[in-house]
Amino acid sequence: MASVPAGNPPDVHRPIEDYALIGDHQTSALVSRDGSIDWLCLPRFDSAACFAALLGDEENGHWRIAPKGEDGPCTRRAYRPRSLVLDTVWETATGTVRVTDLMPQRDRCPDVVRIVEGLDGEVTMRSTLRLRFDYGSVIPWMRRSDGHRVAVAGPDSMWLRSEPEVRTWGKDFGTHAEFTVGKGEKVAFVLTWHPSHEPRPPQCDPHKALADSLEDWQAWADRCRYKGPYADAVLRSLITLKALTYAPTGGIVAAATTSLPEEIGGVRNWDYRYCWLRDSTLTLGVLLAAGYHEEAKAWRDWLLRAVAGSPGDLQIMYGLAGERRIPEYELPWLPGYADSPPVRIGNEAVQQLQLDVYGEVVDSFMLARQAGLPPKPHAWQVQLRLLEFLESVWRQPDSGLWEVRGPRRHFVHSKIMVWVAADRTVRALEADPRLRGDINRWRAMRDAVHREVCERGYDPERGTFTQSYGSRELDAALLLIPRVGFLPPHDPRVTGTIEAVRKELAHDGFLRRYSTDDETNVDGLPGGEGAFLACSFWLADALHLTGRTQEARELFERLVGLCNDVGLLAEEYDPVHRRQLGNFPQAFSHIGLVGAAFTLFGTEEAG
Ligand SMILES: OC[C@H]1O[C@H](O[C@H]2O[C@H](CO)[C@@H](O)[C@H](O)[C@H]2O)[C@H](O)[C@@H](O)[C@@H]1O
Repeated sequence: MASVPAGNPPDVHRPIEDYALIGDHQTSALVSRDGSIDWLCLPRFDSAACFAALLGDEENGHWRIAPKGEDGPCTRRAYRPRSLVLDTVWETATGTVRVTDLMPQRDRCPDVVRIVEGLDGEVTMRSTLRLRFDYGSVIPWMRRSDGHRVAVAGPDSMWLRSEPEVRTWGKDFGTHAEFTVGKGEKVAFVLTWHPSHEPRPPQCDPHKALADSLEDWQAWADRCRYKGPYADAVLRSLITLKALTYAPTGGIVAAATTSLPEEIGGVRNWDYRYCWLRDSTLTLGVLLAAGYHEEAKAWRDWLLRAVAGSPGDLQIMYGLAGERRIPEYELPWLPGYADSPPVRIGNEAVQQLQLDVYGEVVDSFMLARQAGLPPKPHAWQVQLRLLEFLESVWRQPDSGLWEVRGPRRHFVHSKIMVWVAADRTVRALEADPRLRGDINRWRAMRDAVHREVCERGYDPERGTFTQSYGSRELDAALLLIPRVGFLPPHDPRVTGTIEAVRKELAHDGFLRRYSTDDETNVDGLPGGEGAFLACSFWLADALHLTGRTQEARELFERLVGLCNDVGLLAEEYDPVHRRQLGNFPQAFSHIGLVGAAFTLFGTEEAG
């Protein structure tokens, strides 16, 4: 099996699963088990990073607070219940200390708050801050102002503020501090970004910020409607999806990072800090299922703004505010996570034709209507324009949902999602006589697509749908056939496909999305990748829908077991080295977890 990573990965970076996420609904940071913030982009998710050690080393920017002399990981860590506030605890020879990390809800400027508290005995702590703007490449000038530290370089400025008794000093292009905390004593740091041409940012009260943040998150978590088994894992996934949402516009990023590799040492490293229509519509589905209508409405409105214009100009992804240009380029000065270059910014897939996206968007309009979101008068007009465009292009090959960089093909999943777009339009017209549209036209399109897929996308000899017309390759996305209603779950063509996909793409029970073997090279990329977590959740889903409930539950449990200690999942998993791979945390994986939980347990135990 060529595509599962082989050999020993170089052990130069902290494992991806060593990180926890904090964020302020506009950007986020990754905090390692040893107390170091190694990734932070400011002021937005897709801005340049000021801490990029994740993709290089400490000289590319990081901020570590930990007991002096302790180089290793903490003793334990956890999020405060139902929140995105992280506690990291060290038990040392002299005492126990906790560092609480958060990014408060943004007022004017983004802040990172770190509160150190002595829990027992006395512990001497060390803070080492290395600010490097523009993805780890620019060392700012540092100066003192009223006892605080100010960093400036080009458009960026940062203020480091702490209690007056904490002495900071500069050395080797870093800002250092050392202090001792006894039981019950607290020392707080606040790092604030602001545009360098603007006046100094307001000072945030770290202790109030902590209390407010806990209250906000817990109030949000209380609205969760899921009450079934694995409720903690489901809630953590929903919190993560909320944290990946850019509050000012409602856009949802696919992940918090760029270029975490899908194979250690490989080149499958992509920038996920943008809004994919596919990933976001699927997020909308699980948010609605869990009762989060406000977020779903914000995203639906974002979508309607983003897609405005000619339907032929619809993109498969946009920037956080709906920006259309996301040029892809590499950062040669960063060696990449565990020496996996290149580090890429932007994403060339923005220019691809991916037919499935139309189906996902139209399906999300239906979900929104069914959930009773206040209707947007022009949403139906947008839907009809999209359908008209799709009618003119659906017979063309495309790049598929996996965004292959090889030649376009007639991907079966793409055509199935074209069927979804036509089907949902027919169903809307049937259900609501106030909607205007040519129902016969969309019925004819729906039936034509169905016929063609069943004729050209199904291999009767092997009893399975195939990845593309006439191909022998399979694709885990075919598992979605019963979920979207293209065929009923017990149709032999569906059960045959599930079996075939499982046989060919399973590794250690988890699923690869397709084969990356050299002979086929469908995606046009060298090397392989790990098991794709969203697809593995789809397998649990498909097993359940076809009546194999026990197997579905066992697989779901194993998948939940892959979450790191704070409940987070990357895009992929390497079953050989038992580690997470790819961008982190990834919405797709968490959508898979929540979606499968609703499918497996929603009707019986969920509230
Ligand atoms: O495999 C090549 C492609 O990989 C990335 O796409 C993947 O991530 C997207 C965001 O989560 C997801 O929507 C897509 O289905 C995945 O295949 C990458 O972003 C692409 O540029 C790349 O061609």
